[in-house]
Amino acid sequence: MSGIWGNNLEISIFGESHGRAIGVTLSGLPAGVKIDMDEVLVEMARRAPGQNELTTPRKEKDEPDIVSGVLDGMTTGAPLTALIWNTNTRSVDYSQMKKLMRPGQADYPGKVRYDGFNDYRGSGHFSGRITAPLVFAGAIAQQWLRQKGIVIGSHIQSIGSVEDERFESQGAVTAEQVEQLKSVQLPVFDESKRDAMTQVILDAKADLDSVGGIVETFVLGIDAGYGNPFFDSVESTLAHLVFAVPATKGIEFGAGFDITRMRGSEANDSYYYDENGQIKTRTNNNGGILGGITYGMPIVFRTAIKPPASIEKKQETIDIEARENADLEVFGRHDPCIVPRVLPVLEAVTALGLMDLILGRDKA
Ligand SMILES: Cc1cc2nc3c(=O)[nH]c(=O)nc-3n(C[C@H](O)[C@H](O)[C@H](O)COP(=O)(O)O)c2cc1C
Ligand SMILES: C=C(O[C@@H]1CC(C(=O)O)=C[C@@H](OP(=O)(O)O)[C@H]1O)C(=O)O
Repeated sequence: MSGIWGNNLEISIFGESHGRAIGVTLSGLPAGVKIDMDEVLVEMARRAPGQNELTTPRKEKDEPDIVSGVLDGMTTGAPLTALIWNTNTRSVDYSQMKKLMRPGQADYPGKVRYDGFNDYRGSGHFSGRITAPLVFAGAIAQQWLRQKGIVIGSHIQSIGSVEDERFESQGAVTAEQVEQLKSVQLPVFDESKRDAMTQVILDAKADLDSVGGIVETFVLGIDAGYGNPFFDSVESTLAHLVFAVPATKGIEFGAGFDITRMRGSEANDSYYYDENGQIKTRTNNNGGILGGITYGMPIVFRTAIKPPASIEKKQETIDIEARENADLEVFGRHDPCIVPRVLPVLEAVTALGLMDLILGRDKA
């Protein structure tokens, strides 16, 4: 498995959902970064399981235990390692998963890839739980970025067919609005959509089913000139990390696939000087990135998140031990929708990707 990523900031994640602990080691963090643990814990709580009826009932505190790299609240410059203990595993839920392959889950390909030795309990290293260490690491990266005036936010673009307004239609979104969005479980620009989104999740759950959606992530305050083309363009870097997040099925930047229906005259983002002499563009169809490099407008992208695979509704599958067809109902503690818990994960990987690019700017 490849649990290591990064050119300038190296992130190494480890652990399994039902093992003793999961965690992360960050190497290449500059020394002297002040860590606000209260803020870290807020980010962890946004992602944590066991929040309410919209999430898996598995309850975990998700308090990172920092075992190296921090002294008196400041990074020392040595590798920073944090452990997150698994305290509420129920592996019996997975006893049939050794032979009954869940459709839509990693069971079958994981078994083939790791010659049957993969830890299938709680989906092992494939579990969405492995995003907890990413959120910890991303919270530190976000604190570093904020000192440079860079703020990352997100909202739910859609759940099922219920749509929020787009970032693009909001005018200037402020850092205060981002804080407000981070403070609620279903952050939307059009508050009237929250109840309908909640209902879509509850209806799917009542039907023993699950539902997906789209998250829109944006980066405010990023200057022009970041990104290391050819292969470490901003889009390649963010897409690489976003696709590492379990359940991601697509990503589009700016106007995304809709740009194909525009003519050049509409798609091009016209430049102008604002009243402070800053270079801006009238539209942001390119999502803040041209040639793989930022141009000083917000980075904007949307991520498609699939419905979780583990549902109680009866499905067809195979019994790989008996080598025969079988039916499957997945009982256990699962998210009826991943979207509400994935927002902080997408913000975290965005922060890690940008920090890596910014640290590497002068080297590349
Ligand atoms: C925060 C989070 C929570 C998740 N919760 C569940 C869950 O409860 N049940 C489930 O079947 N999949 C869940 N997933 C998705 C699976 O982990 C994922 O679908 C699986 O590992 C296969 O990966 P893939 O969908 O990217 O191909 C979750 C993912 C994330 C990021
Ligand atoms: C524990 C978390 O979410 C888990 C993600 C997950 C999956 O298949 O991805 C399946 C469930 O695992 P379990 O059956 O062990 O309860 C979720 O609860 C977490 O995100 O921290």
